[in-house]
Formats: sequence, structure tokens, C-alpha cells
Amino acid sequence: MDRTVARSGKGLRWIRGPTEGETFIEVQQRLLKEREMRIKKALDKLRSKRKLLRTQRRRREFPIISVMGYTNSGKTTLIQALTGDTNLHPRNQLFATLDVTAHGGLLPCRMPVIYVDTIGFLSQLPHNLIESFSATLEDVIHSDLLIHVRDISHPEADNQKKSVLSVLQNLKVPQKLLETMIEVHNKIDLVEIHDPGDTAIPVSALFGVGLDELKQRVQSIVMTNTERLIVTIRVNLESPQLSWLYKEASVQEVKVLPEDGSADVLVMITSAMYGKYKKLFCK
Ligand SMILES: Nc1nc2c(ncn2[C@@H]2O[C@H](COP(=O)(O)OP(=O)(O)OP(=O)(O)O)[C@@H](O)[C@H]2O)c(=O)[nH]1
Ligand SMILES: [Mg+2]
Repeated sequence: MDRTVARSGKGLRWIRGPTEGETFIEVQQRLLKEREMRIKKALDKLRSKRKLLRTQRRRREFPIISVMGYTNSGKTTLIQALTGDTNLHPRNQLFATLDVTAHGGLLPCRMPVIYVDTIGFLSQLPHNLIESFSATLEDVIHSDLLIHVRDISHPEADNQKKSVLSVLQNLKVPQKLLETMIEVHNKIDLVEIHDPGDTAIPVSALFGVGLDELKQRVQSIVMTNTERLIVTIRVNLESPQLSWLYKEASVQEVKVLPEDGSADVLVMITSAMYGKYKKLFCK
């Protein structure tokens, strides 16, 4: 059999030659098929890596907040304002953000969260790009909260909203996420009067207006969606209760009561962990 030695990244590899009755086109097709298989394998690997990252994030229990919306609406600017992350680069151009990135932030109760910056939506996206665009949003359905950022000063703001919502429907975003989605009306500094209605939050990400209200709303929905509670627990300082809470929950405040060797601990804790705590220490 005629064999050819080929160099690949990892060293030498044999490619079967065309001597077994294969025509030139058949050889080309076979090589293309092999290439397709390699790409498919790489994609599968990538997918399982993303899945692994997702489970790791889950295990660490950092709530994930996906910020999405039409291109140029101010998603990156808003995340920068919420997290203070200077590695973000908002720009006045379509598709300034071309990759999905994650940025750590703190909620008012000091809970760490991850804000995910996404690629902007665009109506009438060419057909062959729709799939790639949707693939970048695959992880959105695994978030704990969605923030929909709208440029309220844009003349097409209403149509943009419609197209964003229709993409979300196609992505099969869970109903609960759609129902709890926060609608942010951004760029209010550019409009003279604006009525945000009952549920939307008016902000100016660029000038830092309305961010406190937004953070409070984010916090309260994240707490509900991730089944977290804020409770005050009286602990006995001679038992390992306090160190357990420091390890398994997020301790906000400790008020020591010296007379009876105890403390009131204000803590944010998942319902599951609270159940565990009660089982361990409240017999
Ligand atoms: N006047 C004003 N401009 C804003 C505000 N928020 C963002 N911008 C500007 O809008 C432009 C787009 O902001 P980005 O944050 O890059 O928007 P994006 O939604 O991330 O855009 P893509 O990544 O392309 O989808 C930038 O020039 C920002 O400075 C705001 O509240 N007021
Ligand atoms: Mg962006």
C-alpha cells in the first residue's frame, strides 16, 4: 500500500495513498470527511468544556446574570458601570462586542455574581449567521437572571425590543427566566421625557444614573431565582456553627452577645444549605 507521511501538530501520521482504486476526487472527499470529523470532535470537546465550566460555576454557586439586548444599546457600558471592570471596551459601533465574556461583580449584600456580556442582536441577520449568533447565546438559558438592555433614545426602540424577544423565544429560554427578566431603559440622558412604565428601570449607564435601583432589583430577583434567603441565626460561639456559616454561606454581619456566649449572625444562604444547617445544629 502506498503511504504518505504527513506532519501534524503532534508529529508524524500516515495518510492512506490513492493506490487502492481511489480516484483523485475520492481521495479529496475522504480527506474532507476526515477534516469534518476532526472539526466535529473539536466542537464536541469545546461543548463539554463549556458544560464543565458551567457545572463548576454552579458548584461554586456564583449566580449568573446574562446581559443581552440589541447591538449598541449599552450592554458593555452597563456591565462596566455595575462591576467597575476596566477591561471592557464599549464602543459606538455595531457589534462592538464579538465574544461572550464574564465579569465579576458584587450585589449590595456583598454577594459575588457573574455578569455575562453577550453579542448584540440585529434584525434581519443574514440567514447563515443566525446559527452562529444563536450558538453564542446557548449559555443564556443557564443563567439565573436576564437583563434586557434597551437604547430608549433609538427611534427604532420598539422594533428592536420585538426582535430581541422573538430571538429569545426561539432559543427556548425557560419561562421563569423570561418572566423575571429585567428590562433596562438605557440612555435616558438622551431623552427629554420618558415613561418607563410599571416594570422597566430607567438608567444612564454612561452617567451612572439609576444603578442603585437596578442593583436592588437584581439582588431581589437573584435571591428568589437561586432560592437564597437572608436570615438572622443565633449561634453558640463555643460550637462550630459560625465557622460552618462562614464556609457554606455568606456572612453579612455578626453581633456578639457576650453575656450568653452567643451571636446573632446575619447571613445569606441557599435554602438547601439552610436545611443542612438546621439538620446539623438544631436538634
Ligand atoms: N448617552 C449615552 N450613551 C451611552 C449610554 N450607554 C452606552 N452609551 C454609548 O453607546 C455606545 C454603545 O455602547 P456599548 O456599551 O458598546 O453597547 P453594546 O450594547 O455593548 O454594543 P454591542 O457590543 O455592539 O452589542 C457607546 O458609545 C456608549 O458610550 C448611556 O447611558 N447614555
Ligand atoms: Mg458590547
